[in-house]
Amino acid sequence: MLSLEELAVRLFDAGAVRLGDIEAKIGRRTPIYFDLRVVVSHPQIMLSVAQHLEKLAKDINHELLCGVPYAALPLAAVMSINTNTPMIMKRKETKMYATKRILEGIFEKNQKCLVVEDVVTSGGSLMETVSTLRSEGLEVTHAVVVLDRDQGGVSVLKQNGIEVKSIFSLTGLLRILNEAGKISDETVDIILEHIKECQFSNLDFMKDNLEIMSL
Ligand SMILES: O=c1ccn([C@@H]2O[C@H](COP(=O)(O)O)[C@@H](O)[C@H]2O)c(=O)[nH]1
Repeated sequence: MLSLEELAVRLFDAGAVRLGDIEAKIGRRTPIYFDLRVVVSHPQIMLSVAQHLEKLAKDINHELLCGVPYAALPLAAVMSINTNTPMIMKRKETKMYATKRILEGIFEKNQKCLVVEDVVTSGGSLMETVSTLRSEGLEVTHAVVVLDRDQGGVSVLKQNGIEVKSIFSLTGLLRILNEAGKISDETVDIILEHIKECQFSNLDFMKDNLEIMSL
């Protein structure tokens, strides 16, 4: 398994860290965007990311894994194979024919499901998946993620009964990349300023999409 420092640099070199004035979700702009979808083209990096997530998952009691679609699906699949833990998949939309399912795979009510996610900003995407899993009768109390962007999403998720463990925090990742000479001091300052100004404290902006917010 790569060290955290090696992994950060390998992700940067693979193009997973984009810098500039980038349009993010729902029209927001950001000076840094993480595209962890690129790891599917780099099997060794994907394996190492999955191994770090497995390390975080070790002390969490769970019987199933579920990746937030789509970016976390391959990561959850690698974790599932490595740890021999069954996986379920959430569809973006309910299938309209045959099984009419929102969750694919075999599960039973009250099973403990660990959620896998690539990036947490507001926590909205992760919460949407948690909401579906809970509405199908699964117990969801934890998530493992590659990157916490330090924008408040982890606290919002905690308020909704989800403990998040992450491989990287944005601040920690910036420090590693700065020390490795990949990101300048000036860019680090711009990003940290943006993160301070763009914080989330609740999921009110997406409540209409969430069927179940309670435990
Ligand atoms: O740098 C980023 C930021 C976000 N994403 C994608 O968005 C969601 C996380 O945002 P929330 O506001 O927490 O819903 C996540 O599913 C990422 O896939 C990203 O890829 N890169």
